[in-house]
This record gives sequence, structure tokens and C-alpha cells, in this order.
Amino acid sequence: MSSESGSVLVRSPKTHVVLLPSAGMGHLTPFLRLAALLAQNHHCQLTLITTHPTVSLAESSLISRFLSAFPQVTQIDFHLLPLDPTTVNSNDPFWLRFEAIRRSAHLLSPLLSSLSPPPSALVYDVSLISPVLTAIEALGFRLPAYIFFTSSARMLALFAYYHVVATTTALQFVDDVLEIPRINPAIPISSIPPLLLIPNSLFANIFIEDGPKLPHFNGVLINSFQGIETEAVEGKVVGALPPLFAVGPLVPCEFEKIDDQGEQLLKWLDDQAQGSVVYVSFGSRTALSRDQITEVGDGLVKCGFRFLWVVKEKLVDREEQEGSLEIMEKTKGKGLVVKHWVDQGEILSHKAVGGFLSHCGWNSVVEAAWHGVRILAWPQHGDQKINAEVVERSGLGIWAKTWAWTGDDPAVVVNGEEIAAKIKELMQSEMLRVKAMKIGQEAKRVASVGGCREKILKGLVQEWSKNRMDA
Ligand SMILES: O=c1ccn([C@@H]2O[C@H](COP(=O)(O)OP(=O)(O)O[C@H]3O[C@H](CO)[C@@H](O)[C@H](O)[C@H]3O)[C@@H](O)[C@H]2O)c(=O)[nH]1
Repeated sequence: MSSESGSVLVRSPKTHVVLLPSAGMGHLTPFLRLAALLAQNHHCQLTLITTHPTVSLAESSLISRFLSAFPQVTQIDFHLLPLDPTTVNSNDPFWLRFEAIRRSAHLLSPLLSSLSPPPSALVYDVSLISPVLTAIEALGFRLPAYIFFTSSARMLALFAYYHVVATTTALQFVDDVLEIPRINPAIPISSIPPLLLIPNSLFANIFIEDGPKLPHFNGVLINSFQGIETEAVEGKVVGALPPLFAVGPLVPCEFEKIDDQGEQLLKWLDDQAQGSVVYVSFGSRTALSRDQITEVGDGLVKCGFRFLWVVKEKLVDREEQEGSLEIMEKTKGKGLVVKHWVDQGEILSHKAVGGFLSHCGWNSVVEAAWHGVRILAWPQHGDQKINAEVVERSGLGIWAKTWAWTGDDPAVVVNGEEIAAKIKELMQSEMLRVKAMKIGQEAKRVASVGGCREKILKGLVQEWSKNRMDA
């Protein structure tokens, strides 16, 4: 697995940075990758605030592995107040947790005040903007605050601009697209996260409340890089934003490795020809319906390529039932189907993997780009169609645009024949293979010692070091 190794870049031993991630692996993972870079390469003193309890087992396991790898990092448990789910307009466990953190945010003021030395900066998750800002304003000292945006720069543009066109009762569009200044092409309505089109959904309300607050921050950090999104690097994301820091690509680190990947899985990959396998995964929090699982199985068998498929039936890993699925029997001999957490970084770095059928969670996109693996985009919900647009425009992959959102509606099913045809198109395209490889090379260049990412992080740490209370 290609992990990033540390190198000595900057000495700023007393720059104390506090990191506050939010719920779900899609938010926690890039945060911890950023933390690893700050601790390892930039020698910051770090405090990591972790919310308890976590939604998934994967989150608590990743936090433990991170803290074992970085014993110098101070961890603070942030115990959440109980949340009455009937007071929240959602039943998604991850959204409920975002809301629980938001409603507990006032408890952060005493916690931040007690830190020694006083922090030079706070970097916190995009899902917590307004309530944590209030907690910071209640501190007896000035704490520079930065937002970490865990999705694409294109999605950041939507996040920053949505409140301009939306009210809680109506969303206005012209000609089926949302024109955002400086964002080209405009975002089609069909790509807008469905929850943003529902007045008063929790998601829409957070966008409306938090988007206008972005100018209050010292900066926005984003896990993106040149080669996949020029918006990220050129800061071409709506006018009234604070400075944008493209700290990507944030890619798999040593501490993420798991011991129980399963020898069977790696041995199976070792036995496959170079670039011959399509890897299938829809991230950490998307479950497919039984009918859709059957059709994906059918498509994989019909596509004629070997496959490694991580099946999820439940949103939250602790609810997943042990045991094999019928589909595992049906597909035997054609590919490998697993139902447990895998080390995706290790899989994408394997020479046998030539393509990735992905929901386009932003971390999966960045990881595929890093390893130069082409993507067949199948967005399921949320920001994923906007990320799929980035995948298509950058040349990293293709997108079956006619496939409807399936993540939120079990009645919508894409059939196996269509899935097989698109996988063939992906795997047989030499042009896509080469383009993905080039994007991978560009990602490595950006993340190399002396590269853009290092310069941006170095500048940030220098900025933070000026805020040191003891300086
Ligand atoms: O078995 C697994 C499953 C997932 N992963 C990792 O888990 C992360 C998943 O993140 P992502 O690919 O972004 O997908 P989601 O888990 O769906 O992430 C949520 O958060 C993202 C970042 O905000 C959004 O882009 C997504 O739409 C949202 O669903 C990635 O690092 C994967 O490598 C594994 O290592 N093993």
C-alpha cells in the first residue's frame, strides 16, 4: 500500500492546533489524515476533540489506531447531550449525530478555555459551523477558526451560494440550472442533493444557516488539488469567501492499515492479472436495497471482468448482520464479494485493480485519483452527483447520468444489463486508463516534498504560529 511517510519540513513545536471532526468516516478520515500531516511533517502540537459515542464501529476503531500511532496527540472526549429524535427532521443516524453535536456545541467553550497552552487555531468540520462559532465567540480570547470542507470545491461553491437562492420555503432556479458566479459550468438541478430541494429538511436548514457564516472564518481548508479541480487551487469559489487552502490530496496513511483485511482478499487480488479487476464500493454509509444488490450482482457477472465487491445492507456497520448473502454464492468463481470493512487504500493501490464502481463519496474520488484508478460514477445521495461531475470533467472517469438517485429510495433499481454495459465501457477504455494514470501522477506531484500541498500547509502553520499565546 502506498502510504505517506513523514519528512521533516517545518519546526514549530508550540503551534497548538485543535481539531474537531464530525460524525461518519467520510468526515473523520480526511480530518485524521490532515492531523497526521500536521503532527508528522509540520510538528504541530495537536488536540483532537472526539465526540462520544461514535455512530459506527469503524470510527472508534480509526480513532484508536490514530491515537496509537500518534501518542503525542492529546485527545479530549466530547460527551454529547442526549438528542430527542422527534425534534429533528431526519432519521438518518449520521444526520442525527450532526445535530446532536450542534446542540451540544456550547459545552465546547469551557473545554477550549481549559487547554494549555491556549490553542493557536481551531479547525473544525463544515457540518458544525454556526453553533461552534457561537461557542468560540463566548471564549475569553480570540481563537482563529478554520472550516474543513470534506467534499469537492464544486460542492463548496454550492454550500456557499445556496442561501442566496433558497429560503426555507422555496428554491429558485433559472432554466433548470443553478448559476453560481465564477462556477462554470452551472450546476444542473438534477445534480443538487435531493434534500436541498426539500424545504425545511435538516440538510437544507444547515446550508441556509451556515453558508452565510463562511466569511467569518480565517480560512476554509479543502481536500482537493490541481489536476482534479482547478476551482480548488484558484480559489474560484464564490466571491465572499475567506482564503481557500487546498490541502489535498489527503490520502491513506500508515495508521489506517487494518490487520484483519483478510489474507483471502489480498491473495485473491494477487492471483488476478494487472488492471483486470473492477472494485465496487459505495463508501461507509450507503446501503443498497436487496433488489439493487441482486442487479449489481447480475451486472458484475455479465460484465465479464473479475470484481471485488464490498456489500453493505445497513447504513451503520454495527447493524450489519453476519453471514453470507445469496449473491455471494451466485457470483462464486467470478469475483470476490465481502461484507466487512476493507482497507480501501490497500485495494486501490493493488496492481490488479483497474477500475472502481463508486458512489463518488469525495474521499473515494480522491483516493482513486491518487492511485490513478478510473471511476464509473454511480452517485447515490448528497454531494455525490456534484462530485461525479468533477470526475467526468477531469477525465478520471465516466458517469451513467441516466441512473437515478438510488441511495434514498429502495424502489429505484438500476438493472444488471445496464450496469454490465457501463462497467465494460469503463474497463475497456484505454483513454480513461491513461488519463486516470496521469491524474495519479499529478496528485503525487502535488503531495511530494516541496510540492503545492506542503507549501500550503507550511504557510498555514506559519500563520498559526503567529497566534501563539506564548510567542
Ligand atoms: O469498507 C470500507 C468502506 C469505506 N472505506 C473508506 O471510508 C471512506 C469513505 O468516504 P467516502 O468515500 O467519502 O464516502 P462516504 O462514507 O459515503 O462519505 C460521506 O462523506 C463524504 C465527504 O464529505 C461525502 O462526499 C459522501 O457523499 C458522504 O456520504 C473512504 O476513505 C474509504 O476509503 C474503507 O476504507 N473501507
